Amino acid sequence: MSAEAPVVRAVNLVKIYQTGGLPVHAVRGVDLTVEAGEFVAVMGPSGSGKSTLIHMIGGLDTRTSGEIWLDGSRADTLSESGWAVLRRQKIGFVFQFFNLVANMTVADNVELPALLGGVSPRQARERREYLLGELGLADRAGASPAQLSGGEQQRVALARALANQPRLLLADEPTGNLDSRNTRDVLRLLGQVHGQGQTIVLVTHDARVASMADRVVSLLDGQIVDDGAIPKSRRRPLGAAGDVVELRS
Ligand SMILES: Nc1ncnc2c1ncn2[C@@H]1O[C@H](COP(=O)(O)OP(=O)(O)OP(=O)(O)O)[C@@H](O)[C@H]1O
Repeated sequence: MSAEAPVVRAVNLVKIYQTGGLPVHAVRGVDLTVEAGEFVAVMGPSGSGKSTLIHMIGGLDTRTSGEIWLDGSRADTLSESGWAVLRRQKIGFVFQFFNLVANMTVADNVELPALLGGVSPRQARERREYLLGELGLADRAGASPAQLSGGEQQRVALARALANQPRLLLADEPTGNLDSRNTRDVLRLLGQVHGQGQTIVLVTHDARVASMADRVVSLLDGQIVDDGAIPKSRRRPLGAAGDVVELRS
């Protein structure tokens, strides 16, 4: 593993689902490289393969063919347990379904990945306090997930994904269920961690969220049809005050 290796390198990645009748070609030969510290937005119409792509990059779905390299090491050939270790060490996920542990408090849900990653209890608590504070959830730390709204659960899931300061954050529509104020909190936090060097790959339908990224990758029918850097002058600051109004327009 070298310091210069990209955080993500997908080579000719293919996913074909075999569900009973006809095969579904969800991802058709994607080549994607994400350098350390980059913030990449993945866009495209519904069914274009965005979720399948990031699930494969995170080892949550198997590839049909192609290669996945994470941080300079081949990952697609790992066993399930190998992927589990890699994820715990290097990857934070935010899904459309939040998968919070129902019988644990919000605080424990957020601290768990950091503790599993070997962080001291004090550091895990400080990180949790920072993340929940930034997301407007400081007063919900003692609640259980069932006592939270969908939007609150979504923000807890983001805090949990960032608890371990993962090398790579993979996020599938992290602002999808949120109102404008909570969207702004999420984007501000993403801006902060991106500023600290966090690598982010984020699926979004919202062009304004995507315009905050360094680069937008557009998928259509399982293929990359556009992959372009956003010039710094056209990039919107993450979580800027104007987003509240504009995200609703
Ligand atoms: N588990 C599965 N079994 C069979 N087909 C699947 C499965 N998951 C996804 N697909 C199909 O693969 C294609 C790509 O789906 P995917 O969820 O990756 O698209 P997406 O771009 O993320 O869509 P959306 O924006 O609606 O979330 C679609 O045709 C979808 O129906």
